[in-house]
Amino acid sequence: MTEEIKKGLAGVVVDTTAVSKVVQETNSLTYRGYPVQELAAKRSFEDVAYLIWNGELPTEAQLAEFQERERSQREIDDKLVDLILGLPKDCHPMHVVQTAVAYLGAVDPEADTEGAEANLAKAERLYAQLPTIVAIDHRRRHGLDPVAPTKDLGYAANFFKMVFDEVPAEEVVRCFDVSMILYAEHSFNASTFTGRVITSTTSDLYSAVAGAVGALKGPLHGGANEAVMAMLEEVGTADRASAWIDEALAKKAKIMGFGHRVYKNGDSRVPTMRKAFEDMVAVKGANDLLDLYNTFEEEFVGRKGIYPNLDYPSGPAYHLMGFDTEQFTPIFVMARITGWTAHIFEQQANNALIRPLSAYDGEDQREVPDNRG
Ligand SMILES: CC(=O)SCCNC(=O)CCNC(=O)[C@H](O)C(C)(C)COP(=O)(O)OP(=O)(O)OC[C@H]1O[C@@H](n2cnc3c(N)ncnc32)[C@H](O)[C@@H]1OP(=O)(O)O
Ligand SMILES: O=C([O-])CC(=O)C(=O)O
Repeated sequence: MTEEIKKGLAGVVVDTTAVSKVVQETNSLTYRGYPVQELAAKRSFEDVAYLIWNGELPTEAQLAEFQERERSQREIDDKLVDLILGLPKDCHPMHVVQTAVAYLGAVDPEADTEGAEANLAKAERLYAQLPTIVAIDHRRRHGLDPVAPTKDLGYAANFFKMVFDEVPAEEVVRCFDVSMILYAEHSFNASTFTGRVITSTTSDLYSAVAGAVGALKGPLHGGANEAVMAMLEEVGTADRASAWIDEALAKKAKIMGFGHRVYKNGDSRVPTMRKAFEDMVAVKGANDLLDLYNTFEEEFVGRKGIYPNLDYPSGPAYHLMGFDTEQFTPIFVMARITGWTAHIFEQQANNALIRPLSAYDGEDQREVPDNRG
């Protein structure tokens, strides 16, 4: 029998979802029906998190209640702080995040409790606590003590405060918030699908999220925002971009931050994130980096006709915000926890075990020899 192999599940429609719609033909993206660019222009990440989980934008009162729940759950327990502080200083921050998520599952007596309400509570707690985890990890890598969360600051401002012990200018906080909105959700991407596969076995939400973190770490997926910055730093200056690209392409290297499985004519989120990056350039006076960014893009698109994805502008934007390069993908986790868990809820509500088939191309059946020889 010859089966048609759909390598990488490319083009395969696996299930339905009401969380977001990625339209290949028009390069557009909506969350629960709202265009992501409009959400980025008019709303905060907190509004968008609420929308992704509840299907509708919050009223003032609903938002206030939601924010209060997030603010009151930011603290993590001392044992988790000690666990993070005890990890090797040079381990990847995504391993720290994954370890912390697994820990939170281990200590939650409700980890295996089923039901929409119990699972939404777990998701909201992860959303509230991931920034604290990422910030403590940043500070320990710099030999600094943790900064406790501040209840009277919004989500984004509090994160900056916990990382840098100060809140930057409003424009910087806003650029960060925009990036969180754009990173929040993207249909059946590899990490979300990983979360859905794990959920399909009726495993718990923490296990699904820990698996999704692992999938996001890879440079072909979320790890690309980190890889973009490393690449731009290696290229160094705009005048070196052309030769660098030629050399990389001659080695058949993938150029980080370009290309996408779904969008073939440009990622719907890039114009908005590019604008946020330009705003950061204006704040920091980093025109050399903008010059390199533009030249590199022009040279690469000119050669290959492959366009930037969201990780191309977000990497250098996070750099200008002052974050360590290795911290970029954990920041992606802080946003994507909303989308992942919304998909986990959908999978739980209408489950079928995800278990595809394979076409065997190994040895024909043979007899086990009597001796080792
Ligand atoms: C938030 C996100 O996760 S967005 C994605 C972030 N990832 C990256 O930026 C990593 C770099 N990009 C890539 O590796 C790819 O574009 C992917 C993995 C994102 C998408 O890959 P696919 O849909 O499988 O596309 P595929 O790999 O089949 O590419 C088609 C062709 O374009 C080429 N191509 C695609 N992206 C790139 C790239 N970034 N650099 C060089 N060539 C590329 C491939 O080599 C392939 O060429 P070929 O037909 O001559 O073999
Ligand atoms: O959709 C994808 O394959 C990757 C992506 O852009 C995302 O997860 O945001």
